Amino acid sequence: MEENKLQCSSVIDGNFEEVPRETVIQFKPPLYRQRYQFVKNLVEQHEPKKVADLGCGDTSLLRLLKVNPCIELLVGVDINEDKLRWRRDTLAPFMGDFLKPRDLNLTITLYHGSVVERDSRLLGFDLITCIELIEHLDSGDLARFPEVVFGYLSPSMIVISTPNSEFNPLFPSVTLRDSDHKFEWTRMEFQTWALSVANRYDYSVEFTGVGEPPAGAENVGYCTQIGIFQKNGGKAMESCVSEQHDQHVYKATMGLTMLPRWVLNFHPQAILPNPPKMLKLQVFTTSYPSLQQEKFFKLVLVNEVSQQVESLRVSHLPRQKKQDEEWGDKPKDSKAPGPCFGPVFTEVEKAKIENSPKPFCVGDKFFVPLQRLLAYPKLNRLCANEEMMRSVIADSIPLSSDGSAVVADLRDYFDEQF
Ligand SMILES: C[S@@+](CC[C@H](N)C(=O)[O-])C[C@H]1O[C@@H](n2cnc3c(N)ncnc32)[C@H](O)[C@@H]1O
Ligand SMILES: [Mg+2]
Repeated sequence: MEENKLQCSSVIDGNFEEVPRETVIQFKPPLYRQRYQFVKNLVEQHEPKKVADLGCGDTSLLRLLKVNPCIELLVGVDINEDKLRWRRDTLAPFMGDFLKPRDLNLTITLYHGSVVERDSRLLGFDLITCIELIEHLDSGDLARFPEVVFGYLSPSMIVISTPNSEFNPLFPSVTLRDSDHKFEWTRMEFQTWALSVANRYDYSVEFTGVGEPPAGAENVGYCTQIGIFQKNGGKAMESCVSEQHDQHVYKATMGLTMLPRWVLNFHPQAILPNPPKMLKLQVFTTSYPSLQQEKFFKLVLVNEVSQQVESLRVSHLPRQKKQDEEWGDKPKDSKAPGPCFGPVFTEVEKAKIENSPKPFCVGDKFFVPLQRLLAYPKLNRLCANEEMMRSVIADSIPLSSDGSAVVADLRDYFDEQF
């Protein structure tokens, strides 16, 4: 954080608040990013599977969180449909997500509605975030908020951030930081409210914040105050969640979710046998490709096996070995990675590969035992055992008659060309 002398109005926390004064406090990174990063760190620490961001605005925080591998369901709720619509398409998977699918499924859904209305689709979450939301609620909605979020939705963890009004005198002309704010609380006010809510709904709460005050003004506390609420006794029992009656009040964010054009045009038929051209959905929702989905798992496994077999085959070519020796290189061991681009193995991994059945040639055919392939860490991570590997690749990659090895031609067309 640093103080700058500026002659014009400036931005305090990313909400373009006017500060018509010479001295302006600028946060680096900007305060809104510090808030998002705070949530991201919390997600990395606690690894929640289901996360909802209430008052998600233009979905910036969701965009940051979606790369987190632990999250399987990400939901955004806002009362402002235009904000939800604005950048929602950038939440959809892009080419890289198809080329390198996630380990776990991820669905992202946006709901249009008020956070103070009960909606059963938000039950059973691990984390609910309310970043710079509560100060936008009028007194009636603020009174309903704890009963809905803590009492009804009752997630394992809730994060609430709100301006700390004690910081405001550092921006002397600022009374409220945003014209839509219904209030801004001192630390005492926020903590009194938070402790009373936590006690009522059996949560514990810790207080922290982001946006350090400048030197000499430490007593005002963080610019943004944050409460982290954790449910006593941990996660809600699944049975409790399923006993709740369905109650859907959030409206659809009308529109169409499309798969990117390149998927429709270029994806192999084997992967998307009947590529959907357009999906009409009641709410905006998008699903990411993952290794939990059979077609993507198969794509990745077949690709990895093919690459490994090819690398081993090239290492076996007598001409290649001879050339390497002539050029003074050590003869290539079939297990060894390429000098520049291959993976780097630990000693344990090297030993595992070395001790596995070796590739061999019969005539002009090159055989790589599946057990050998399974010794490579990448393939081992994908496949539990030989049987599984065989069943997934059998209709895509030639196998030996007993199914225990991949078979390839020792020489291919390109070997003769170059
Ligand atoms: C200051 S913005 C914060 C946006 C986002 N959380 C962020 O940190 O960038 C407050 C958001 O709360 C939304 N909001 C206000 N009242 C709401 C309500 N009752 N239900 C849902 N969203 C609400 C507003 O539309 C707005 O997008
Ligand atoms: Mg605000």
